[in-house]
Amino acid sequence: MSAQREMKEKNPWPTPVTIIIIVIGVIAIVALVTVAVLQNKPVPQKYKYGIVLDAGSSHTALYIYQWPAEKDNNTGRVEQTHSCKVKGKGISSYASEPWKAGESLKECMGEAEETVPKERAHETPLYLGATAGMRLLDIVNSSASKNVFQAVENALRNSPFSYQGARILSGQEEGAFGWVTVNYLDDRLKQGLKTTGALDLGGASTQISFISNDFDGSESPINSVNFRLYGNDYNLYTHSFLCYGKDQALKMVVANHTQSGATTVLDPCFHSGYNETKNYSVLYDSPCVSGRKPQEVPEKFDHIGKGNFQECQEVVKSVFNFTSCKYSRCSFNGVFQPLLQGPFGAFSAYYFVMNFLNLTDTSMPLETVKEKLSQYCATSWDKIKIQHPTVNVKYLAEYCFSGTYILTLLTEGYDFTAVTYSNIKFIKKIKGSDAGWTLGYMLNLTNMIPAEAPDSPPLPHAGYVSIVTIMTILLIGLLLLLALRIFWPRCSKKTQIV
Ligand SMILES: Nc1nc2c(ncn2[C@@H]2O[C@H](COP(=O)(O)OP(=O)(O)OP(=O)(O)O)[C@@H](O)[C@H]2O)c(=O)[nH]1
Ligand SMILES: [Ca+2]
Repeated sequence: MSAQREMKEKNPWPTPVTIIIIVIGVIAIVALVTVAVLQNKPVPQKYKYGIVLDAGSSHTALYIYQWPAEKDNNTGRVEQTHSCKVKGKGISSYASEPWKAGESLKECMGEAEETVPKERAHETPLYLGATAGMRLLDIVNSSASKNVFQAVENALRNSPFSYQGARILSGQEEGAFGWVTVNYLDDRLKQGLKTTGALDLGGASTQISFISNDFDGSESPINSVNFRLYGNDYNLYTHSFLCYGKDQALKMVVANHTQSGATTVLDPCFHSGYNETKNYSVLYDSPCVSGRKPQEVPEKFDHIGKGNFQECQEVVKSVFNFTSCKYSRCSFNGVFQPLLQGPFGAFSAYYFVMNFLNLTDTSMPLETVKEKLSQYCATSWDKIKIQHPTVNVKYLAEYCFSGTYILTLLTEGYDFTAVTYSNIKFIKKIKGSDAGWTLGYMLNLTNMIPAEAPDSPPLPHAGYVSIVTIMTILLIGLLLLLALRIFWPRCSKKTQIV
């Protein structure tokens, strides 16, 4: 017993060295876990911003996009944070009083100043892109178009943002950037997935864009756009039909009715009971129809509805020309179109109209869609107005025509069949951002989609920190065991000897 007591006095356990090792080990573990936790704690997000004004034929809209400040090149997703519809008509309607085009933007620009943090404003790019309305104005009166741009530029230069210019997009750009937007928001580009085609129906033009195995660009180079995005090559087919937006198409259809210069026009695409007096000069005021203006016309005509879907379909068909095609296949008006392929997203007026008509469900057989539209067109104007008291009367009067135009454009124009119709999805937004060309346009101009896939570390950050922590704990454990093996045998040996 006395020998044992003597040993304890000589070799108190744990020894100071062991204590030091344990303390250092514990400190190391606590430090590591703290670092891992702090490193992965979400830090308050800082954003960068970009603004695009979509100066469409019917109206202008402002979109504000944001993305995480430290990730602007590849991994961070760009999303829409605010949008503002400019009051009044599109900028092309201010041809005779251009200054008003600049004025019209002020309210939405004010909203942009409230949305983008002040310290970010000077580095926030601001773009304006004009589409078919300005294309048409440029055709008939290029100096008026310049004056409108001048007025718009003056208004935008005075904003606190980094103004990058205002220009007319080509139809090809409009189609291609709409396609980029849809596929970017769906994460199809980064992941190299099969893409979705894009169908955009505006007021003055309409675009179709898709990838088809049948298309390499050689048959019709003007319809071909090549991209290299995230390491994948895309050969996109795209076409924009000027005058085939729904407002200009309606003008063309009514113009076909009024070739005789009659004072009364019976229109199957408007509800029975609809009766409005309209000006011939307003009807024929665009280059889409001006060439067809009859020689002698009275000042006005009575536009009277008849409400007949079948007849409406026939008159709508009359604005498509299927007679000549110099390619292996065409959509209409002699324009090349490869075989339709894959799913499609249809936005802008495709969505507004089909959503109003409750016809966005494309799993519904095409025949049923037509029957429902036929019933809608046959409903009297009085009843329609009572059923939809809050809807803008101009939009309301045109839904029968617009629905018929959409179905005719898709099936007769682009050749969607009863089977392939279900490949179309009518969409407004994708993950909170509006479908349209603006996001694709900004991503392109800010080089936000890299041509090559970004090099990413093999492990995500959290995984890396966890593995380093676990390995260090294991190493410290091993060290402790080693220390015990060094000191413990000596103690036990001494105990046994004594
Ligand atoms: N029913 C309905 N129609 C709308 C709405 N907003 C726009 N439209 C109409 O839908 C059509 C297309 O609208 P947009 O896509 O904004 O067309 P846009 O961009 O002005 O015209 P483009 O320059 O040809 O692209 C036009 O006839 C508009 O008058 C809406 O909220 N409801
Ligand atoms: Ca548009």
